[in-house]
Parts: sequence; C-alpha cells; structure tokens
Amino acid sequence: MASQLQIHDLNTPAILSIVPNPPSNNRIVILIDDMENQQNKLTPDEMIEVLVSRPASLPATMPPLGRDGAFLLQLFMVQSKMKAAKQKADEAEALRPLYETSEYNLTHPNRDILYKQVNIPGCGKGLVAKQVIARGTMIIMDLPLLRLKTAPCDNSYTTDEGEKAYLAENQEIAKQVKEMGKHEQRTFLLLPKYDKSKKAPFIGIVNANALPVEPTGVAVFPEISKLNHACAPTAEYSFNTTTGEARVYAVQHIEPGQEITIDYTLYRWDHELRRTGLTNCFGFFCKCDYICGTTDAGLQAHKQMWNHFASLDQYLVPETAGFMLKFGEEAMNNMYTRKNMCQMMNIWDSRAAGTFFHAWQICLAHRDLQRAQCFGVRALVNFRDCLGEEHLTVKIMQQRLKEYASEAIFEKESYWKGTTPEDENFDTSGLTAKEFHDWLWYPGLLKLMLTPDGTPGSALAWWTVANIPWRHNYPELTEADFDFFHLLPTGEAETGENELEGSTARSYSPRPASTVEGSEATLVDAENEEERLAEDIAVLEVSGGGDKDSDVGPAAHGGAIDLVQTEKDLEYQVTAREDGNIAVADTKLGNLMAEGDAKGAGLHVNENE
Ligand SMILES: C[S@@+](CC[C@H](N)C(=O)[O-])C[C@H]1O[C@@H](n2cnc3c(N)ncnc32)[C@H](O)[C@@H]1O
Repeated sequence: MASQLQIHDLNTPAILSIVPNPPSNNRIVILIDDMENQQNKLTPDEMIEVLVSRPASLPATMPPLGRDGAFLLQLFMVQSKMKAAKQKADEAEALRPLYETSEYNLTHPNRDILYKQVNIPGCGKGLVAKQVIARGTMIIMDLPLLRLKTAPCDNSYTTDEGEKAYLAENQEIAKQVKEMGKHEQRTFLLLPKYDKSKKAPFIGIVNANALPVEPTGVAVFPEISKLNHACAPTAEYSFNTTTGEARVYAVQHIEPGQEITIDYTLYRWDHELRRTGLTNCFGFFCKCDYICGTTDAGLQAHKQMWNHFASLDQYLVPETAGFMLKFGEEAMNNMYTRKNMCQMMNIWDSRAAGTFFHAWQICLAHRDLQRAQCFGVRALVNFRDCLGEEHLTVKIMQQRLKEYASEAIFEKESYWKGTTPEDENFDTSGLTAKEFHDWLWYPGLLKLMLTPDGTPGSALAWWTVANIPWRHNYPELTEADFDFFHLLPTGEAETGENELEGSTARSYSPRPASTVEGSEATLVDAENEEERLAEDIAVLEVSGGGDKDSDVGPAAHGGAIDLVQTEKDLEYQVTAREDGNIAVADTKLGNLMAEGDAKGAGLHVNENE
C-alpha cells in the first residue's frame, strides 16, 4: 500500500490534507495553530525539536509525531502558505457576486404580489405595497450584486492623493463589474447614480445604492436598491452574515399604496450626521417631518430633541454601564422616554426594539427577573418582527432569554431601591393592560419624565415631542395608540413566564395609513409605466422601444448612466476599462456603442452609432 501523510489540525478531527508518498513517516500530526504561534519565536532547528519531541502541551490522545523534522518543517511551511492562499480564496469568494446563483430566482417571489414599483415624486421610483403588509412580514430577500470591504470614500478630497485613491476605488469596482454576468452588469449600470461622482461612475452607483453588510463593508442589491429612504421607515433592511443574504421586513402595518421604505443610515441617531450621510453618499437632502425637520424652527426643535434623546442612553454605553446600577430608576425613566419618543416619531424598527433590550439589561442588572423577562420577551418579538427569526441577533436573544429564565442568579440584595419585597414575583395575571403597564415601568414611573436636570414636570421631552409637526399629522390618534403593551396577550403571557413561542406581535395595532415622509406615492398602472419609460428613453435621445421590464428603468436620479441598450434582443457587452470607465459594445455588429469618459459624465452614447 502506498504510504500517505495525513495532516491534521489538532482542534478538529478533520484531515487538512493528504500527501501521497512522503519520503518518510506514515502518519504525522501537526499542531498547526501551535506551530503558527511558535513560528516567529523559534529557529528552524528549535522548531524541528518541538515537532519531533512531542510538546508537553499535547493531549495524551494525540498520535505520536513523526521524526523526520526537516521534512515536517518544510511541510509546515507549505501548509502555512496553503492556509494563507485558502484564506485569500475564501475572502474572494465572500466578495463574489452571488447574484447568479440558482437561489437568486427564488428571492423575489413577492414582487408584483406584495409590492410594485411606481414613481414617487421627488424620489425617482420606489416600491409601494399592493396589498396590506403586516408588521413582521418578510418583503424582500436579496443577494448582493457587488460587495466591497469598505464603503467607497466620497469625492470631497482636497489633495491629489485623495483624488488618486478615489479613482483607484472606482477602478476596483470596475473590476468587479467586469466579472459580472451580462444581466447583472445591466442591472447594476442602470441603478440610480449619485451625480456628484462624475469622474468615477461606479463609485457614483455604489454610493447611491450601497448598504452596510456585516461584519464589514457594503453591498449593492438588485431589488433592495429599489427602496427609497425614510428616517421613520415602514420596513427594515438587515444582512445575515451566515447566509450572505439581505432581507427587508415590514416594521409597520403597510396599507396598499403606502410606500415601502427603509432607513439607509441604520441606527445613526444624530440628526446632523444622518443628514450629512444622506447628502454625501446618497445624494439627496432629507427633509422629513420626523427626524430632519422642514423649517429652521423645526430644525432647532429637532436638534434639541435629539440632544435630549442621545442623553437617554448615557447609562448604557460600556464605559458608564456601572451607573446603570447606581441610577437604575433614572435609567429606566430614560428608557420609558425613549420608548415614547420612538412611538411619537413613528419609529417602529430595531431602534424602538432596542429600547426594550436596554430595559431588559437594566432589569437584569437589578436582578429584577420578573420585569427582565417581560422586557426580554418584548425585545425578542420586536427584533424578530424587524429582522426575522433567522437573524443572529434574534437567535442570541432567544437563547439568552431562556438561559436567564432558568438560572437562579437573581439576588434580592441588589433589587431596585424604592420597591418593596412584595413587588417581587408579583402576580400580574389579573391586571388590566393599564395596570400591567404601570407595574412594568414602575421603577421608571417613580420619577416619570424627569428631565436630565431633574426638574419634575418641566417635561422638556414632552414639550419638544408634542410640539413638532408630526404629532398634528395624526389628530385622530389617542394616547392608547402610543401604547406598545398590547403587543402580548394578557394573562400569563404578560408576565413573560410562558413559552416565548406563545408571544406574538401580530396583534400589533397599526397606525393609520399615510404616505411616508410627505411624498405622495402615485400608483402608475402598467400602461402609464410603459409611457413613462418611452418618455424617459426619448429624453435620453436613444432610439428604440422601451424595455418592458420595469425594474431596469432608466436612472431616475442622477441619470449619469445613459440607457444604451433598448432593443430586447440586442447582444451587448459591457466591459470595464483600465481607466475605470466602461465601454458598451454591440457584440453582434462588433461596434462600440458607447463608452465612458474619464473626464465626463460616465457613459455617453457614441455619436457615430
Ligand atoms: C437606492 S436608490 C432608491 C431607488 C430610486 N429612487 C430609483 O429611482 O431607483 C437611492 C436614490 O433614491 C433617491 N431617494 C431615496 N430616498 C429618498 C428620499 N427620502 N428623498 C429624496 N430622494 C430619495 C435618491 O436619489 C437616492 O440616491
């Protein structure tokens, strides 16, 4: 039998590789990780010594090491190189566009059933609901067209180096575009583009469409890129690192005709940062009622409100987490205010869910298991609605909730100040919703709505919240509409003592239907859509019929990528050029139809065509 060298990693029983016919030794086990640690510290001779003399750290079950140290060392070096190469290949694989996989076809079953694409005045196109979409419904699942390790820089550079880096990034993206399939190239190139980046058309497209992906970087998605932004959105985007897919869940009850929007800035609360981010990256100036403010006075009110809002989290950041114990009631007060502010601002996504998460943590810190479980359940159901059951955050939360429920880690000594021993394990099953609510927030309610300077009743928060315009958009709303706590059925479930599965957020009561952010969504029927496309194409001075596929309509915003392929059967090829721009060729005729201009506005229709 031919001899064989098996290379194992000590941490896993898996064989890393098999080397046929090695010069000696039938079975050699290398402690790869250990060797890597040693590699920089030991001379080759010492290394051989380590390898042949069985380090003390090896477990007894470890098979004997081989004796041909020199060969082993050589092998180890090769193995390290292989490992590095594999890591590189894995990284490249992670960045590979997944769009062409067979799964892709399964990702948009809801298109034209749950939602459709329409014109949204002031925003280009957008997606609106075709039927009622309940909170917690998965609307879109999408795979990246393109992924980048970091978000491209914007073009506000002031130095030559800055410009160089900017153009180099553009070229990097061009490389990926070149590797895409035809359909993907077309989809990508027809996405809206941020006009400011004329010298770098690809960055322009990425900037106007890219969303963050975990653990780092950004990605552009074919379907999700059709969604407009709202600071108080009706849906939420999230990325699943494990599966590499993105999902959009409804966070509000969305009525037919109401726009489906997501928050591009993902949890960035500071309203100036949000606005700057939206302007610099996505190329529009957000003037929503909820967060950004429409007038100067409104802007001031919002600023004041956000300062106050930011101060609510002061006991939650790691550096000051200790204060959570010292000022528990105040921390809970803050969460109560935070919850109300979210509701009044019409924010129902993970930001609102996060409030319950924080309240959960505060209660845990105070060993208040009963309330902790109630908040934990609320955090879980709300996060589940916004991110989906599969999301890691939700899974971890579910696990934690079970662990904490089963562990007797809660001691009486550090229980809230101001509460009585009877308050512990209080039977809440007979309480009305209102009574339950008061019980739940009891530590917070002790000093309800104190302002940061501690003046009772000066109610800065209420004043600010109540006087900004959105409140008056909904005169028909009552205080009851601001109550999250009918999320769970009454009785046992309210205590959080029953199974998590028993709690459901589906009894959520919706807000009245309205268009989002003041933009009236106009539904365009298929005929009008065709007409509009024809008009767009005429504007672009391109002859030939419109493309019936409404999702590849011309850029509604920026418009720097001209529509050059309008005949359905046209064979074309888009190639990325060395200078970072692109060339579109009619491959049947061998003509260059259009090409990017390194100095001009992206892609021009070739005059000679
Ligand atoms: C990812 S695309 C969204 C779909 C795009 N509206 C279209 O027509 O295909 C992003 C671009 O849409 C526009 N947009 C999105 N949200 C907006 C908003 N709230 N206000 C104004 N423009 C918006 C901006 O031009 C932005 O660069």
